[in-house]
Amino acid sequence: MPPSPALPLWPGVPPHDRAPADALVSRIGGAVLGGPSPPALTPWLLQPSSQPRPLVVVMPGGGYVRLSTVDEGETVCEWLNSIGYHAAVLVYRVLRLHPAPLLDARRAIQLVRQHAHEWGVSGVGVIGFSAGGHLAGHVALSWDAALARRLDSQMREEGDRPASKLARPDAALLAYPVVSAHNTSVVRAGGGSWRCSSFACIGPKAAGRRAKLSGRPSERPLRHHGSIATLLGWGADASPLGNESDDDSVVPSENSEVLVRALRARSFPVEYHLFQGKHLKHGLGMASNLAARRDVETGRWPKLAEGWLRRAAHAAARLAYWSDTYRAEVPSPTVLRGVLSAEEVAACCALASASGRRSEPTTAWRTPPPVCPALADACFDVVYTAEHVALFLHRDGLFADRCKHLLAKVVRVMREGGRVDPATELQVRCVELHSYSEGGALDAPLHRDSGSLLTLSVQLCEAGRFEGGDFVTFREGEPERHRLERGATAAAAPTHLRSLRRPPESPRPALRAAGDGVLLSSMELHNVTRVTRGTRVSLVVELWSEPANSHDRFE
Ligand SMILES: O=C(O)CCC(=O)C(=O)O
Ligand SMILES: [Fe+2]
Repeated sequence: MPPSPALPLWPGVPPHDRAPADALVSRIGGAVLGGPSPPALTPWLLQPSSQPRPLVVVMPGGGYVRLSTVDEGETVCEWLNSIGYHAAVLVYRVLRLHPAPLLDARRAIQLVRQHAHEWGVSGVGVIGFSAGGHLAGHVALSWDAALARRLDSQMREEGDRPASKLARPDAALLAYPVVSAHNTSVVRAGGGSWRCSSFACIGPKAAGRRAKLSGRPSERPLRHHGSIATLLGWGADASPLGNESDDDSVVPSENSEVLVRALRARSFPVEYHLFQGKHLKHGLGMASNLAARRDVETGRWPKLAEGWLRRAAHAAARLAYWSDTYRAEVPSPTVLRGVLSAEEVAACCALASASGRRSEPTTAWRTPPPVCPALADACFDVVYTAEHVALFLHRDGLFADRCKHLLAKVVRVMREGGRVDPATELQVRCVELHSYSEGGALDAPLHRDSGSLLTLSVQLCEAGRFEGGDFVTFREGEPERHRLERGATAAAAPTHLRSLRRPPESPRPALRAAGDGVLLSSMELHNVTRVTRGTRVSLVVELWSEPANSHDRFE
């Protein structure tokens, strides 16, 4: 689609619009390039379709003195449209001191999120080239920079709607990015015998992860906290870029390598490709010039990027609902062994029996359907189907009252497993006991625990009490069964995390009691497969950022 009219980013004068001193401008060559254009976003939207799609904000390069808006802007949008994504070119401020461009990038993402419904946008990615790669990395890794937050909150007070939107992208693709602002060669004019081009893709779980700034940014030189490398915790004097004085290179691929090493060291999901070929040069863009196209190796990058974007978009869709208040790494669904001891399992079951509840018409159904004879003895508040019922143990503070220590332990385990930032307040939304008799299942393709942040499902059944009834999550659309070993003994099962996705290290001994759990982001789609024999009982705990709940799950 041809582009829509450009949207100005700011209602009036942009914040932090300070230009560098003339001496610096002439040194970096800006004087001959004229003043910067006002910051704006030009959307390239696909025809509205029934399915919302991700939008990728394109950040052209140009050494922060100019913008390569055709080769690293419009052409990229055309390509993104051709592979099924909305796109938008960002004109960010150049010849302006940090953090002006960063604020522009944040604002662009907020504007996209503000128009998400109208434009049919499901998530926001960024792709940046060279200096634009620096900016894309910066906005992905420093989204909660104190300054930006302060500006957002000021603007929110003034009733500015975009400022209330999340400013971090869901994923970032950096093409031959500048990583260190220490590197003075980044502002030198290019040319020479450039032979490499590098690409780093930061996955949706990394984008937005809180970057660690060491020391107060205000006390540091501008170029220091303008470095992505610094955001990842390097000190000013320990710039990891080695050979920066190579006259032939504009942005050495070492920039990407350094970034990728740092991201990997911190377990960020990241993919990296380094291309080498005789037609490669800095500013490759879509590799659409003839010489580059003849270079088979180079021409592969858009295909690789397409595959990565598809994977990132899928993962981002699952995270799209995550609240800004949850500042933690979202865990993959993870099996926690022996969350509850045999005694604790028994305590939960005893509390459930003592509660003696039966479904009340105010819950899921006005008139609850009949319950199958196999569940005749079960206590419940909700009847989902004749073979699946649930009891609210959190109701009226029952569980918090009677099982105080147990609840505190479960919350601690969930926070640790979910790597929740200690400053983030989370409360218990529900503690539910679910019973599934033969034929019972949670079979709802779009089921997720909307509104909650972390969900834990602990198995309360002893070995051999049932078959089927696996807890299932989905990876790239494929169901993944979490085979909880039916009953780890309390003694044999250390409370350590073990991701299901790793192959089992060794066969486990025969186990007797119960208490293994699956911890997941509540926005992760999940189901329970049909129980084929016996009764499955689980304890489901959800944490959210609202006050602790002592009512129904459905109010
Ligand atoms: O029974 C379970 O393990 C899961 C139940 C569940 O996902 C829910 O009630 O939202
Ligand atoms: Fe659920």
